Amino acid sequence: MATRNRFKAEVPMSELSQFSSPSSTTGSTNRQQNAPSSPWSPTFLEGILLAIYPFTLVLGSLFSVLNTTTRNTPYSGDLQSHPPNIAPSYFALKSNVFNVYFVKIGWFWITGAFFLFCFTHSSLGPRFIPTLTPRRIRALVRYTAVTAVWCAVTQWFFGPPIIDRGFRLTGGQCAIIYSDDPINNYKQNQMSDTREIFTHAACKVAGGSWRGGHDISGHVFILILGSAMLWLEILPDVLRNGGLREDRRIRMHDGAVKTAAVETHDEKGNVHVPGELGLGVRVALCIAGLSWWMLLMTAAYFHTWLEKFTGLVVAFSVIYAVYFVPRGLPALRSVLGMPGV
Ligand SMILES: CCCCCCCCCCCCCCCC(=O)SCCNC(=O)CCNC(=O)[C@H](O)C(C)(C)COP(=O)(O)O
Ligand SMILES: Nc1ncnc2c1ncn2[C@@H]1O[C@H](COP(=O)(O)O)[C@@H](OP(=O)(O)O)[C@H]1O
Repeated sequence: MATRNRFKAEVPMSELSQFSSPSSTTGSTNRQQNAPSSPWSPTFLEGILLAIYPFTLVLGSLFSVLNTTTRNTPYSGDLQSHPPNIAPSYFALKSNVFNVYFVKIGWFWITGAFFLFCFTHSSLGPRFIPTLTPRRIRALVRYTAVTAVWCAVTQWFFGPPIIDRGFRLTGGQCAIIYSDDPINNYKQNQMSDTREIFTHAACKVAGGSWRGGHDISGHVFILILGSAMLWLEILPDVLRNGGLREDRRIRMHDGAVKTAAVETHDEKGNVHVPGELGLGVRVALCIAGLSWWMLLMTAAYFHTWLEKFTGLVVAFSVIYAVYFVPRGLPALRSVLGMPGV
């Protein structure tokens, strides 16, 4: 096992085609057919990988309509969930353990998995030694770019995060929910002028409800963004499939469009194919798998179709900007690089 972990195979370019076709074993002819001709398009295999996300949202949303128990359980727009006392499933509770300890601190787990992979997988540098190789630096730059957008969308964007700004811009505001207790109501009025509350978090603290606007699903956004980043970082380094490596198209400085093979093979024409999984990849696969499950649960029990759809669109836009746009823009590629290159 230890031998396998240290092994790094070199496969000549001429032999690579047998590993490379996503849908057949007949080598380079089919590989060319499945490869996109434009640097702006994902490969066939990347397309399939990314299609899992909208498919999951549709699956979960259909479940909520077709499952009799879920369909017949009242849904509260104010809570953005089914009332907890009549929740149709454990996973329909906001207090479920995976929500509280996984999604609510989701970027912590994604970050941990990313760093573990980055510093323990031999394709990026010496294992368990924190030296900064060019591949590690480019991976960290991509992580920083994605993290900056995650932060702007969900945490802080020169004030309220983009999700909360979007909610206010579409007519939403914080509405105080009054109870039967007049003293409590008086205190709530004293505590806050709700028109001055611009974030969802502050609204909850003031005992209010975020009402009226379009609330992009933060859960859908973070679960897709984090797990897609892990997939796109890790798979090109551990799978030999050309659909994730050599079949990717890139535009060169002279405008010519070539396959990523021009950057993945060395001066002898060999491609270094990693021969290990390792702890980092295993942990990342667990995090990405759990993210998929929680995405399905969010789709089944929370939010409207439109709010889930906009969460998907925002997450996909970030993924496209960081992982696909550099293929067509050499200057950006020299900063962000490409996974597996
Ligand atoms: C040589 C060996 C090296 C080994 C390297 C291992 C290194 C591990 C390092 C681990 C460091 C982790 C540092 C993480 C820093 C963080 O990101 S902490 C942030 C945690 N916070 C979150 O994740 C918040 C996530 N939540 C949200 O974005 C939103 O709450 C929401 C879920 C999108 C929606 O919120 P609602 O309130 O439900 O609307
Ligand atoms: N899979 C899931 N499990 C539990 N709660 C979820 C969930 N998906 C969304 N929610 C809850 O639904 C609300 C809206 O989520 P979001 O906008 O982040 O997608 C949040 O409630 P709270 O903010 O009251 O915790 C969130 O915790």
